Amino acid sequence: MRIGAHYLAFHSFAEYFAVFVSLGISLITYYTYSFTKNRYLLFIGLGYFWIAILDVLHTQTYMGMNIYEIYDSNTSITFWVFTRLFEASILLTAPFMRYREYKNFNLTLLFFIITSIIIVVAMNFPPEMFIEGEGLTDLKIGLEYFIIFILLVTLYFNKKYANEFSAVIRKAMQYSVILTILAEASFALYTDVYGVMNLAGHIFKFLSFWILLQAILKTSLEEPFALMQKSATTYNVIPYPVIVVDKKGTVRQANRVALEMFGKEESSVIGSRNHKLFHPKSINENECPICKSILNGEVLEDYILTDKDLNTTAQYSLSPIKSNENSVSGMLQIIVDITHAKTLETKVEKQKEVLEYQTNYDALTNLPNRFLLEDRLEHAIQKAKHHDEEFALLLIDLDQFKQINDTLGHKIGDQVLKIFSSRLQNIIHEDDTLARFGGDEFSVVLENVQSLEAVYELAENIIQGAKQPIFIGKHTLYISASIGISMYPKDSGDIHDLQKYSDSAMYKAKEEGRNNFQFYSPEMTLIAMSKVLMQSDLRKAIANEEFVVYYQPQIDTSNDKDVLIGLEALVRWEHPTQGLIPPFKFIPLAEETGMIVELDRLVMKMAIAQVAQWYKEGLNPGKLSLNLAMKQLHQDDFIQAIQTIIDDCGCIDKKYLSFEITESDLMTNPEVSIKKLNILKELGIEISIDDFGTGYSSLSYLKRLPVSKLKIDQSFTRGIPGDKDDVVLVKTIIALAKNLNMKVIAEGVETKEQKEFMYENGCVEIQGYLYSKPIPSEETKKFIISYQ
Ligand SMILES: Nc1nc2c(ncn2[C@@H]2O[C@H](COP(=O)(O)O[C@H]3[C@@H](O)[C@H](n4cnc5c(=O)[nH]c(N)nc54)O[C@@H]3COP(=O)(O)O)[C@@H](O)[C@H]2O)c(=O)[nH]1
Repeated sequence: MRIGAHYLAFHSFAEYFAVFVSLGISLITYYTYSFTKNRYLLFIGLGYFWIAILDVLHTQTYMGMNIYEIYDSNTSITFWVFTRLFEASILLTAPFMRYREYKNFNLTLLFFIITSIIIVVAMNFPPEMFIEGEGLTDLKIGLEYFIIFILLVTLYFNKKYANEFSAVIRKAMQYSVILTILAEASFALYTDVYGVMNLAGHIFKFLSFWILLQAILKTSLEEPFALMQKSATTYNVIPYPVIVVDKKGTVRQANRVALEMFGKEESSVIGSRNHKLFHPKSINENECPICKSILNGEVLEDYILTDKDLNTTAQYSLSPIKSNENSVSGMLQIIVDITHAKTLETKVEKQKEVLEYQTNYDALTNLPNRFLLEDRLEHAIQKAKHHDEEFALLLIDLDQFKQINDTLGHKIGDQVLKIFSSRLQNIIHEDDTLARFGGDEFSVVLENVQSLEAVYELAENIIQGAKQPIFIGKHTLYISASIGISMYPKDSGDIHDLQKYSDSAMYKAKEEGRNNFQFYSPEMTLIAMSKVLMQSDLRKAIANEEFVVYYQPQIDTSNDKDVLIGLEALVRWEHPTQGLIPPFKFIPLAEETGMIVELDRLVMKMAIAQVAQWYKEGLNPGKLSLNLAMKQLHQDDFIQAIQTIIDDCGCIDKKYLSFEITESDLMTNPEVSIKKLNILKELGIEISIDDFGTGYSSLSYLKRLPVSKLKIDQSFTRGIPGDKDDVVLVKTIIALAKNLNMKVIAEGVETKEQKEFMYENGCVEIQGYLYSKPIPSEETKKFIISYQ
């Protein structure tokens, strides 16, 4: 069989078909590499690109098929043989390149060089491959067999590494190589260009290329597309919304659930901005954590986003989609709609709150109940321990409340409890705890108790509050309360004991005839009662001026003869029933209640009047020392009040007045004291520090205070001369006074030894029983006369 006249047409078709297939192989492998990542196919693809070029050159140098003048059968055959040799080499080395990290550029360069060498050799030095009339040369036949040999080796390696390739590639490559061997064998054996062997050779070559193209199309395009289609379906059946965005935040994909969740059409979503579509308007894109994650290509885990407009809450997880190891091409967002779970959580939270409230609060009065009270008591104990404070626990029980319930019904009873509880709320302070114990029992925790009177006052207020008539509809009801009080830490440091004790005190109050309060410890009831009684007595006493002033002389011992230099005014209360009450029993109470201001003004008035009188009589009592309470000094009208007293009692020079202020009082707020005392000093009144050594004076303040005398506290004098510590202390105070340029006076001097010690150490001013106790004015007058 001969193809004769149509050979050129057939040859052109066969060769150009091979060229197109080769180009197809190279283009497909190159452009699908980004997702196939198949370096084996990429290698073959690159090789077939250059094979296509060489095959074009082979065709173009074939006589009768050439476009240019250059044609020569040896050139054309040389192109052919070397192209096939190149092709066989590519097929042989391809299995070894499957994992090799070769550089595309280097490979392209290598193939370019090989191609160029083939071109140079074929065009310029074509070896003799065909002799007109004789046929193929031995060289040509030898090279063809060599190519067959390479292809046989290729078959071996393809088989050896068969497991490394997909079934399609594996089979296609083997078939393709076998067909190429057959093609080469045909081209080695043919003698006549138009003969059947040449025809068969081209058909085998055609088939070998075609099979290779098929395999590449299947693995590089069909399979990935099928996979993509499959994953697209899978992606749509994912029960969570999934949205893919590119790195600029434009939506590229959104699955069915995502579209349903946001109520959007796919056409309106794809290509639009993710932030605009899916995030609340209130969030600025620059501050949106999801958008930041997209922009930075960073993982974002379990970010909760609540959209108030849509009433939805969703949990977002974002992970980068990488096109290769280093560059992020977009982000995959998996969204879990947790709106329902959130609503449930909120409901459970609310129910928990309600339950918690019901556990801790009384439903009728909304007051803390027994449980919460115990908790508050626990806190009160911790706080009191920490700050070294006291607190009181009051248990309040309404008297004969049962009768109201029995006669008027529980509804009225409930209203009475509510009214009483709001009265209690008005009576107690914000910081105190009021609780309903159940039934008609209430409890109050009064924290940081400063004085027993404060507890007394609160209990008394509650008793009075309970007694006020209650108006409910047409009923006017009268109730009363019995209160039991226990004190922390005096009675106990344990909550349950404190509760037990306030309970038993409350029963005692019931036994005592109801409508009263009792402390758990009976003495405390007595102390509290007597203090409160004294408080009201003291108020009356100040109003009735039931006080006398005693005077205690102050002596200067610096000369041979002792000289009277002053008198300290010391008040006594002439109680109508209890007789003369000493100041230590009522001065602290007067200070606590603020009555000291009025009391001291009264003493000042009486003492200044008396001393002025003595001066008028020509006597010289020296300076009058008045005790000045801090509260007095801080009264706005204090200076004016002194002036008025002085003016009222006639003339007494202010230089005859001295104020004694205790060290501890002065150091409480020295800055304010300095200002006020300076005014007194400017008036010519002397200031001395009383009870010096018992407070904690700051030396810097001592220097700044306008004080001219220190009074050594009698507690130090008492230890003189026996107690070494007192000796050191007294000496130090005297030295300090000298260094500060102040006078010094010792009080509480009872013995000659004490007086001598003081004298020897430089303290010449003395006050004490050694000379005189505080004495009434008549006796004082005699004392003054005896010292004139
Ligand atoms: N704010 C006011 N305080 C006043 C007033 N009157 C008195 N007081 C203060 O009351 C405290 C007790 O005073 P009193 O019972 O009068 O005792 C004074 C002296 O009797 C006592 N003293 C003096 N010498 C001796 C002694 O040798 N032995 C001894 N056992 N006691 C002695 O010292 C008290 C004087 O103290 P002081 O004032 O510190 O100089 C007392 O703190 C008074 O200050 C008043 O009108 N207003």
